[in-house]
Amino acid sequence: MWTLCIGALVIISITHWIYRWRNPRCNGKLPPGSMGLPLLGESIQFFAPNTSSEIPPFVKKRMERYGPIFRTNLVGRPVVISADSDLNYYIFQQEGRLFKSWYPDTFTEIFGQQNVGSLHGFIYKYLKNMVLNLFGPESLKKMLPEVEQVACRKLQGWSSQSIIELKDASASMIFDLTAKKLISYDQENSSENLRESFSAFIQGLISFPLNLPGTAYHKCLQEEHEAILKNRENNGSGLTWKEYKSMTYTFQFINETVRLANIVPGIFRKALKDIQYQGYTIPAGWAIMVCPPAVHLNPAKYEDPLAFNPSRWKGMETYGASKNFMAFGGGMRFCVGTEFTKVQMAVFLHCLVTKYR
Ligand code: HEM
Repeated sequence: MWTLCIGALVIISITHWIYRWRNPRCNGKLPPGSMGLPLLGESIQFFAPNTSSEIPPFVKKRMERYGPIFRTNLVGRPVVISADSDLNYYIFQQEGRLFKSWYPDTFTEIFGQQNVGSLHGFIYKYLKNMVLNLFGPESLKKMLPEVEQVACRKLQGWSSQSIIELKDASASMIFDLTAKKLISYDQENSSENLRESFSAFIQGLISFPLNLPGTAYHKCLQEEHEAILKNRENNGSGLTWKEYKSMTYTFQFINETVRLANIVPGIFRKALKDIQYQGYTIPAGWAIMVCPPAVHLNPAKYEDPLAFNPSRWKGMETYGASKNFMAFGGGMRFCVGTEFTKVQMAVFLHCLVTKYR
């Protein structure tokens, strides 16, 4: 009899627990979606590798079924995924009030407990100011000749090779440009492991194949950069900040590359309070994943979104974030490396199109 009672109790508890897993408590209406299997949630589907340069299949399928805001469960955490540009914008604007930057433990394990995305308050401000000092406009102006030197040296090295593995080459160039500044890399004393891990990380991010030569845009770029050389006021050979800032086509090219490359698949936040949005409630404590690729590749926002068409940026060069462009995040946590990234890409293109065919 007792065994029967205990068995029934266990079954009731498990059923209740599964019911609660599928229907989490909420003071309102949760966004639509599925919480997946108990414990696992939908983690397996989410992390399934894919080679598509489209909106990640996990997100695309659910957007079609539930709309741009849906709920799921990843690695045991309830998460709302947003492909809605208005909600994304709201989330960025409400940093520290309704939402706060939060990244899963797996992320913190890779980037360390003290990574800037997981820090708040005084230490966050201190670290952010430190990075801003290193990569703000005044430092970048001084850094310009060094970036040009590295880009030209790398290109020269590659030009003597018959085949270049683009991922290796880019990773090694980014390492040389960034590592010394960012992680005090000292070639003499640091282990090769650091270079290897960094390269592996960068290679994982680079996925978008660009076919520059032969495109209509190649010609525009070439003309823009050759004009810079022709109109050069100073006699020195280095690129100046004024020249860098004058590169209209180059910035369109860079924006389009960053829009399509989508190297940041998700930006994470945690709800600090119950959030009401469009009739849905996001419960306090839930994670929210802003999904930039879902906005950048949305045909309602960008015509023929998979086409590499830099001229779509004509007259609307974005230097910051906008509702439809969030490759570098937005709001208070907007990427402090944005300008540094653009400097690297612009200078690299400058060396490439003025020195090589
Ligand atoms: C193509 C290259 C890059 C992309 C796409 C990118 C993207 C992003 C994004 C989306 C965020 C926002 C994260 C969030 O809101 O949680 C961010 C933040 C950040 N990025 Fe970048 N980034 C790039 C390069 C860099 C570089 C080169 C640096 C270093 C100089 C850098 C430093 C930072 C820092 C320190 C933050 C944190 C800012 C904060 O929390 O206030 N990024 N980045």
